[in-house]
Amino acid sequence: MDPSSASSTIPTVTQRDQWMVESQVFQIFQLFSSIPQTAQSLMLELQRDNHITYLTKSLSHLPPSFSVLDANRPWLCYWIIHSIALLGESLDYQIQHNAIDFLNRCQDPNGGYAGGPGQMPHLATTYAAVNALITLGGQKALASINRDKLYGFLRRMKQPNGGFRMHDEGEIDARACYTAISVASVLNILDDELIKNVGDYILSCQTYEGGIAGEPGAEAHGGYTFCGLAAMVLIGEVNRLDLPRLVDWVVFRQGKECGFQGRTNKLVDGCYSFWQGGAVALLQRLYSVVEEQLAEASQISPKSDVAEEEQESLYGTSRNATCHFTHGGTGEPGFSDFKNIGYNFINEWRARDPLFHSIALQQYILLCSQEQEGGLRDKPGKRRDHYHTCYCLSGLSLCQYSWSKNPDSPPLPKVVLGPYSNLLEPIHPLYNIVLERYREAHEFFFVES
Ligand SMILES: CC(C)=CCC/C(C)=C/CC/C(C)=C/COP(=O)(O)OP(=O)(O)O
Ligand SMILES: [Zn+2]
Repeated sequence: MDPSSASSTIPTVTQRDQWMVESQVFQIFQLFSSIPQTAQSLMLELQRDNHITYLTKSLSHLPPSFSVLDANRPWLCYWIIHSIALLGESLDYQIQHNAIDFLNRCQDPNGGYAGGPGQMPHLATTYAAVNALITLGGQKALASINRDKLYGFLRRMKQPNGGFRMHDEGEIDARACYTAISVASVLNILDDELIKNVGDYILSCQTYEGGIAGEPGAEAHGGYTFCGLAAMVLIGEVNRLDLPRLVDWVVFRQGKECGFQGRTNKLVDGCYSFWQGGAVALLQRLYSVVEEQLAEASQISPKSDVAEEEQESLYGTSRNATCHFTHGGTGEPGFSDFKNIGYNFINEWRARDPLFHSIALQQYILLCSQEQEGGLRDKPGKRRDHYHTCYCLSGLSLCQYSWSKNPDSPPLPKVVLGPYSNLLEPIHPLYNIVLERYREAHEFFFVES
């Protein structure tokens, strides 16, 4: 699926499709369990060098302007540059220079980034370009982002119902809310005007299943669930969602193939290692709010040992619907500083045990999604691509750090499947940016400017 074009099709998965995928995956697992341990270690090895070769080759040959991928080039930049950063590799100076220059040519004179030079600015490619530039890092890349104009573009996309349009006259959905709020948050241009009624819009997308849909009345989907949940965290209104129901929906999307599916009755796919895995990673850190909601529902006092005040400052409180941290509900200015939510979220790491099977997911990614020659894919039988490489690696990183209580302490070897050399760089789960690059950008946009 392509995140820049977003209509949800009616599920067409048959029992036969499901059996085919299951049997392919189980054959791989069976082969794996029948071979000696040394051969198993080889099968579980992350083919780091081959992934780097696949990715760097593609970056130096971005599709020319007539290509069908024309409107996707900032995405390609992000998927590739982020994957390389996850793998702990740095880019050649000339390639970095070319990428900054290309993204700058995609920047619209009135703000935002388009899919290619001279095209119409779009929220999805704006998110991709901003994340790519932050990942490239350094003064030249960060200073190339025209934040004043970008703010104007975000305001132009803002809708009275609280949502955002993807582009002028474009669709309004949960993806647009996330991409707008994510870039505003990371660039320190988030304000009450942008936040206004976003929470109401996203709340109206949470479905009876518990997951979040692209728009009100549609089907819950992993991609939109990540977007809706992350946006709600970033605006300080996550407590307004029905979190226990959300946890319930997302954890049941991890199937017997060990990977995640995007929605009920659909096939497992490596990219949901991030979209669903990311949502579970966020929920893991929000668990005290989940417990609070559960306790409220059953009138039992919460089990959480986290100080109540600390919780309120980050996530609001679920005890009243228009709590002091809820923007848009009361119209009162928030007491808490929503601008620092992204930063505090990562620093106040108090992880519970993961809410999903992180070793099983690593097994799916390494054995079923990984191509030995480099690149990662949706599932066995599919071809590698940059989108799946990016989101499989992002999901793998989330798994590896899912047991860590502290973002700066390396994971124990037993939670990293395969050799310890498989370890990737940690990411900021709200933005999907490598943590170290996020920190540099935070310093640049919050401290220095
Ligand atoms: C930041 C950003 C732009 C996020 C995008 C989020 C995202 C992945 C949304 C999903 C969109 C969608 C309609 C998928 C269904 O595809 P499908 O029917 O091909 O796949 P499925 O069978 O797995 O549901
Ligand atoms: Zn996919």
